[in-house]
Amino acid sequence: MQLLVSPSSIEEARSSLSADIIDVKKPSEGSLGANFPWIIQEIKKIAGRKPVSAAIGDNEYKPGTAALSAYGAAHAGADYIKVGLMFDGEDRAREVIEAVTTAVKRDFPERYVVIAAYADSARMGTISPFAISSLVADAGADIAMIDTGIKDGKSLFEFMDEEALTRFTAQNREFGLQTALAGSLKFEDLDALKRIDPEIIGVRGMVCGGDRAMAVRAELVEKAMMMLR
Ligand SMILES: O=C[C@H](O)COP(=O)(O)O
Repeated sequence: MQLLVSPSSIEEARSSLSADIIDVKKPSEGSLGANFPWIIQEIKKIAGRKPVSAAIGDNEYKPGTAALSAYGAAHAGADYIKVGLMFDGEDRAREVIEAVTTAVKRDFPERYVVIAAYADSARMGTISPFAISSLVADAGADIAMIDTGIKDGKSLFEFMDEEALTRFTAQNREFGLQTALAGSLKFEDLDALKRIDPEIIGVRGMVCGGDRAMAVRAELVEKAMMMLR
């Protein structure tokens, strides 16, 4: 299980370097808020051989806008391009997933396209995570992800229990996809996450000392890495 940590700045990225994947994000613009291309470029430089991920926003149903954002993130150097689906409807989700996957894979077939739905989809009226696996696989994207959409301190496990997350992970494997799980995860959740066994877990608040508005702390990233090994 790989640890993805989401810094919001170059300085925070330096504190995240012991993680497996450095995920560039702008938390002030949402759960999967997109940062500036030049920040992705700079973080890519300091990450060295570590893979860099870039969130491209909690997208509305706008396939062209999402595709251009995904294209921009890939050209800025992101190895993983992470796309949130903050709308409902499987046909519309299919269109956005195909658009972003094409935008990335035409020029960069080796890059990973990560499609995220939200654990708290019921309270937001957005697509259920269970509905995305087949769409992600059909489009040729790589990773199906769950995060929380509203960052009010409620964790992934308050919306989906271990059994549901295990089922989601198994469903993705059947489709040949990897799974990423995130959403106000805590150190105490790591044992359950190991049992669920997704390929990636994503954190920010946990390595900021519990408050995602604070800065990423290198010693907490190291602690998380130790606990996962
Ligand atoms: O991709 C992971 C997210 O940034 C998780 O953030 P969070 O742990 O603060 O919910």
